[in-house]
Amino acid sequence: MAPLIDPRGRPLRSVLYIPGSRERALEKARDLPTDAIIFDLEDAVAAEEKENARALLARVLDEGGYGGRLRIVRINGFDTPWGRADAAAFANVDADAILVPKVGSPADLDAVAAMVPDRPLWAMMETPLGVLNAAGIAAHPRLQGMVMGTNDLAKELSARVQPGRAELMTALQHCLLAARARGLAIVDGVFNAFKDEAGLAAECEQGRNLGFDGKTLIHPAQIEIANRIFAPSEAEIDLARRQIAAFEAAATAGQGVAVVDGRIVENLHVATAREVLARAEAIARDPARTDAGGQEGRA
Ligand SMILES: CC(C)(COP(=O)(O)OP(=O)(O)OC[C@H]1O[C@@H](n2cnc3c(N)ncnc32)[C@H](O)[C@@H]1OP(=O)(O)O)[C@@H](O)C(=O)NCCC(=O)NCCSC(=O)C[C@H](O)C(=O)O
Ligand SMILES: [Mg+2]
Repeated sequence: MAPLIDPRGRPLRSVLYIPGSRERALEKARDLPTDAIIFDLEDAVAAEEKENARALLARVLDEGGYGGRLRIVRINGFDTPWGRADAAAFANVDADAILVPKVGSPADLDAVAAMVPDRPLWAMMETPLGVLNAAGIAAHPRLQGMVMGTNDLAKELSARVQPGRAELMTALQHCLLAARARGLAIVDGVFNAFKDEAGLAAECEQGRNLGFDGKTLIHPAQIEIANRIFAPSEAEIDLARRQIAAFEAAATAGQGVAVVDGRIVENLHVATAREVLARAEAIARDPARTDAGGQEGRA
């Protein structure tokens, strides 16, 4: 079954990367309507800034103020000079998950899991080996979600990605299959041209149609578009309510199938309709404003 809301019942429509070295952006994010944040120590942080960013991010997370947004820390890889120190530094910091970059196999997750015993892990799916091993990675007992890394993937494939992303479709769908087979969350890659609203909207529509829970973003101006497109529309909510009502009426009359708008409604459609309503309710709880328990105010 597709998560579409994270294991704590929160939506994942918008997942904003923030460079761990940018204090102003880290502060600003406390008031942005993003569903989740990736606090980045990897590619968004220059080598000479890595250690400062690690210390800054630990302090900022300790201060809190991110409400019910899912807080994910992307550490550096263990094949870099910073990865193990990142894992050690964030093993006990108040974050919701650790995101491991360039995961090639479950062994990469084992190495991080051994150093970070109490946090769920997420995996960046962004290398050819990682995509080929997606089923094994998704089966890792500590894994909660996947993030498509479409920039690195395009680089590794030597792909020239065009609008419509046909060049990446095999990888995107392979990872989606792996994530859904294990009931994991999975979010789409970034759209680099952050001033191109129409281009972002088209890619969000495509990602939503494919089945992603949301989109990773690089700039605050992208949040509203992702939030809108990955949320159930009024028409979808209305249809879901009518499907549930029609199916329940049919069941009361001893029938297993109802008809709504000229289409059959069976129990599997009702399950999807209930997910649509659950997602709408999770969005209405507003993770940017409330903590994971639904209480208002800064967490
Ligand atoms: C792309 C940017 C470098 C643009 O930054 P900037 O020039 O500062 O933009 P603006 O002046 O328009 O910013 C306006 C205000 O918004 C704040 N801001 C900007 N970006 C963010 C952000 N990501 N989160 C929070 N706040 C942000 C600015 O501070 C301004 O605020 P104010 O001072 O109040 O006016 C920049 O957006 C940026 O660095 N983005 C993130 C880039 C990043 O994280 N890249 C790595 C992830 S992508 C990736 O690696 C995916 C994967 O691995 C793959 O392989 O695909
Ligand atoms: Mg990457």
